[in-house]
Amino acid sequence: MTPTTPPDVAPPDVAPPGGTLFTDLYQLTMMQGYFVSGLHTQDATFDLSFRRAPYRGGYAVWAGLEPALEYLSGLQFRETDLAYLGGLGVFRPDFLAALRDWRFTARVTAFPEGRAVFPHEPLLTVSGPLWEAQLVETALLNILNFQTLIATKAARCLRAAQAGAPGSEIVEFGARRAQGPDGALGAARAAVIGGATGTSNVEAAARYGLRVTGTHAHAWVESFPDELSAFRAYAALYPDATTLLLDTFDTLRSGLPNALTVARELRSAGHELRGVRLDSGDLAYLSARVRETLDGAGFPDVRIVASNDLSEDVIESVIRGGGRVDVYGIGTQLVTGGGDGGGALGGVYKLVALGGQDRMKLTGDPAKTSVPGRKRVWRARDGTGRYALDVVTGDDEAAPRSGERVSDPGNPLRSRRVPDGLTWEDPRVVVMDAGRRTRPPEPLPDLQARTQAELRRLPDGTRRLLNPHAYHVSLSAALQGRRDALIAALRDRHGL
Ligand SMILES: Nc1ncnc2c1ncn2[C@@H]1O[C@H](COP(=O)(O)OP(=O)(O)OP(=O)(O)O)[C@@H](O)[C@H]1O
Ligand SMILES: O=P(O)(O)OC[C@H]1O[C@H](OP(=O)(O)OP(=O)(O)O)[C@H](O)[C@@H]1O
Ligand SMILES: O=C(O)c1cccnc1
Repeated sequence: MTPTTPPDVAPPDVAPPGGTLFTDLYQLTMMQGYFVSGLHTQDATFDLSFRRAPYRGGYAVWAGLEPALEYLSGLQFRETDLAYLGGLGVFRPDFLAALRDWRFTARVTAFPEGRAVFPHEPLLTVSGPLWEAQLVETALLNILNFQTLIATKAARCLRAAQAGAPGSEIVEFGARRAQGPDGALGAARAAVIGGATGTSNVEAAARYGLRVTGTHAHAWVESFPDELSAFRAYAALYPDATTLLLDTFDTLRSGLPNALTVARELRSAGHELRGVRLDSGDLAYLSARVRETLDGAGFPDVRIVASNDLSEDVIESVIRGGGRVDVYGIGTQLVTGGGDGGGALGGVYKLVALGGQDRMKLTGDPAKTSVPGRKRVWRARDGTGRYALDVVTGDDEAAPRSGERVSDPGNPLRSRRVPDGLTWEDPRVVVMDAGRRTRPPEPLPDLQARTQAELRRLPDGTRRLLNPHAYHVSLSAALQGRRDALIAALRDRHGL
């Protein structure tokens, strides 16, 4: 085989990920087409939504808005970007010249980060010149799909953990297993929004102001002549912050007795062992035995950390099996959004209005038929403060009235009446106007607190991990009417 040599050209000076080139080629070829045909400045509206909650769950935790706004702010084509695009031989000089002055000037309306969101509702809406709103599809979906997937996973793991003991915590340990450095950073941020109380990823913690946390690895123990000297050396260095990993040789026969020796030595020197970590075997059985032994020896405050391929399902099983874990360190499954119904969130970004007229995509699959028009979301709480249903309406409609008929967006044949006694809010806010942010970034602890408050407002059945009750998102009668009319008109026009 002839070895291929790389072409003798310097790699293009592309902007760091997240600039105008972080898009699919077809966005740019369409932009050029809009420009050539004079459509580019038409007022367009695109809605971002998903059709199924991740992990076969009943809800998602909306995350990634702040990085999405950071991406949109100041977005522009640099000279090097234009030179690269020019070199592709696809783009006309007048289009490239127009890109030089291109700026993102649209309006963005969205749910605040940390709110509970559901299938079929517009989570984020971009309204502005068609070519602007088109370009940003790829990056917006990339950021919001991923962070929402991970924040939801964290919320599910925390729910499983706290079903055992309300004070239990989850922490994010996944940098080594994430989809690249960028995936690790975004996942750490999203995990904290979803409920993780810390991350082992130092760069993520420094960037986002997260609590950084950790124990030690097997390598530490293996680097000493024996386990007890390794434990003693760590405790001597970090007398008030030591968590000892018990399973390098044998959790119950070696790790635990050695940790107890060190705990006693620390106490006699005026310190307390902070914790122990279990990283293999049956975590239910081992954590119960370790708790019993620590309590019996007078160390009820030493915390038990568990790790090893954890997920919400394993956590549930550990608790069902009588486990006594205080902190769950979760890696792979959390940062990759792993598990049944995970892997990726299938959020989509659809054109719903152009030049003041409704637009939609027709398809044979009713679940994939988009909902046209500029919209509003109305969210109702019942008398107990729990969320009862969301209704998507036209953007000029008032809150639904009790008794009004609303329909299922995935199946218009199914409809229901709005119950009595609900209070309504319009949860979305304008987060960007004329391409400028309307408010400062929200601190991550606030987003984490918002998520927990949101989850408390979900009906119990919706929050359930397995086979949850589907939360009702409906379309108002007026919006359904507009959709039906447009479907009829499109069928007529296309002879369908
Ligand atoms: N009580 C439990 N219920 C359900 N799953 C558990 C429980 N305890 C541990 N697990 C899971 O079972 C698996 C343990 O696997 P296994 O015993 O093969 O590995 P291990 O003993 O940890 O060895 P190693 O990680 O070193 O390969 C892990 O995925 C862990 O999360
Ligand atoms: O949720 P997880 O993906 O398991 O991430 C956390 C794991 O990462 C570390 O060990 P590592 O997996 O690198 O090695 P080990 O399996 O030999 O402990 C740690 O000891 C945990 O077990
Ligand atoms: O600090 C830890 O215990 C840790 C960090 C990353 C991965 N596994 C464990």
